[in-house]
Amino acid sequence: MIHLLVVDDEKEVGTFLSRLFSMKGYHVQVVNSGKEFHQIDFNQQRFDAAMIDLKLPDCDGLSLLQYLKQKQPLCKALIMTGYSTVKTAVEAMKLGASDYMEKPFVDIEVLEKQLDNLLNENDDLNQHFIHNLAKESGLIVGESLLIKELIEMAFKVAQKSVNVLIEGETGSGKEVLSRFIHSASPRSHEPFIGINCGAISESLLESELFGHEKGAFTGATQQRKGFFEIAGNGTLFLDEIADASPAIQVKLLRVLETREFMRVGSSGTLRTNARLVAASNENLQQAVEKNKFREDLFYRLNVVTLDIPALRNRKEDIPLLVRHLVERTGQADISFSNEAIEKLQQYDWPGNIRELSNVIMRTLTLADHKQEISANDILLSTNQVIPIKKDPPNANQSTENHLEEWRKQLVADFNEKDELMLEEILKEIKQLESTIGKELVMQALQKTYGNRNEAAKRLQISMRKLRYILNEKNQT
Ligand SMILES: Nc1ncnc2c1ncn2[C@@H]1O[C@H](COP(=O)(O)OP(=O)(O)OP(=O)(O)O)[C@@H](O)[C@H]1O
Repeated sequence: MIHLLVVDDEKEVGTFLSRLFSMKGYHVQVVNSGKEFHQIDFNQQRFDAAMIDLKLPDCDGLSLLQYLKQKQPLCKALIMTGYSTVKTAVEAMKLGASDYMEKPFVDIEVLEKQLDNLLNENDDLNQHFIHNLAKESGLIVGESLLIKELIEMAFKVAQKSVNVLIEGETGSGKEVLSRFIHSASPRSHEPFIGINCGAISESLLESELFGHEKGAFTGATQQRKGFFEIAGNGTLFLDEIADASPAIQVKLLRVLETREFMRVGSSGTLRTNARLVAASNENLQQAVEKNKFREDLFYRLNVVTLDIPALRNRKEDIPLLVRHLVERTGQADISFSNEAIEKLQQYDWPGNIRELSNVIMRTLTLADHKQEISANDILLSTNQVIPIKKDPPNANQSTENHLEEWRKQLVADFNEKDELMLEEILKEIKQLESTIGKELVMQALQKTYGNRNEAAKRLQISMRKLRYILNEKNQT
């Protein structure tokens, strides 16, 4: 028989839950205060599940939860909370609660199902399911306890409609985690839309987020839907939220408070049901203290905060990540020697998994189909040239800069020198061809995660030509 403990100071709630679950054949014990809770002899009485209200007159539900989990770790705890205490309920999940439910109970069937699911859940099976789902979203869970707990927490909050704030250093996996939250949520069949708030101007960001009417500004030749509209019932991922301007922050706050927004140039309001996941490299709490970020918006966004650990704090995950990153390039038959892995584990990874991914790609590219990568093949010392930030815009920019510098030099030579040294200019042109060629190949490899076939296809050149360009690189 299932033994259920209900802790709630509202007598009617206790009576209702007692009736509901007794009818299902459970043995239900109800207590109405912390004092009554502590009168239970937990050494004698075993509970399979407990439903605990967070707010009790004589104590805090969290402390009861901690006590119960310490005495009976296998007992599944379900937190009961009002809307205003959802954030604390999420904290409770970090302390061992399996789930939470909001009061007043709207749908009794959902409530019954939630408890049934908890009682029937097999922890091993569940973990297996979560890890597989994560892998499908491109997220390797790894061995470290820190990350395992984080992913399980992310999975649980994915089921709710609360806003999530993801914090972590650059390249630590904030975007992949947000995609996982979307895939694990009941919204997984709806769109996932991501936008980087730091990458575009304020006016463009406003129009991207909220859309615009025809004629709203110069160049607005057509009406356009914004991301809040396109996301519909799906997930909107706001990356680098700390970089959103004060004006955009006000507009976001309004949407979060009212769920309403207006297209630029329109006075009609539209409603959104999208779930917001925001991410930041910067500690948002500190940004609030520096008056760089609105406090009210911060509280709206961080109902749940997920902190992704830096790669240097989870080095035990490097072997699994390396395997995943190698497979991602389509070269699963290549392995890394133990010494090579050790070398990777000794490094501090300021650019986190993105930097690791770049190093792996670079190593595989230069090792040219070697079956086993040795420590010597890994070029960490050149990491200054490995772009840590998202590369495509930077890479394009670097090609443009190159061309521009070269053009300036050539014009200066034409104007300053009396005699034109054609031989030298032709040599420089050859040099430029090779530099730009290499840069474009490296960009294509970056975009295709090092997959040479795919890169050659995108550049519309043969594999032989691609190898030729890369081999030239080896010689320089
Ligand atoms: N747990 C993981 N498993 C596998 N790959 C990962 C994991 N975390 C991150 N990556 C890979 O690392 C790279 C960077 O990840 P992502 O873009 O999610 O980082 P980010 O924290 O959002 O970066 P930024 O701060 O620059 O926005 C991507 O190629 C991603 O696929």
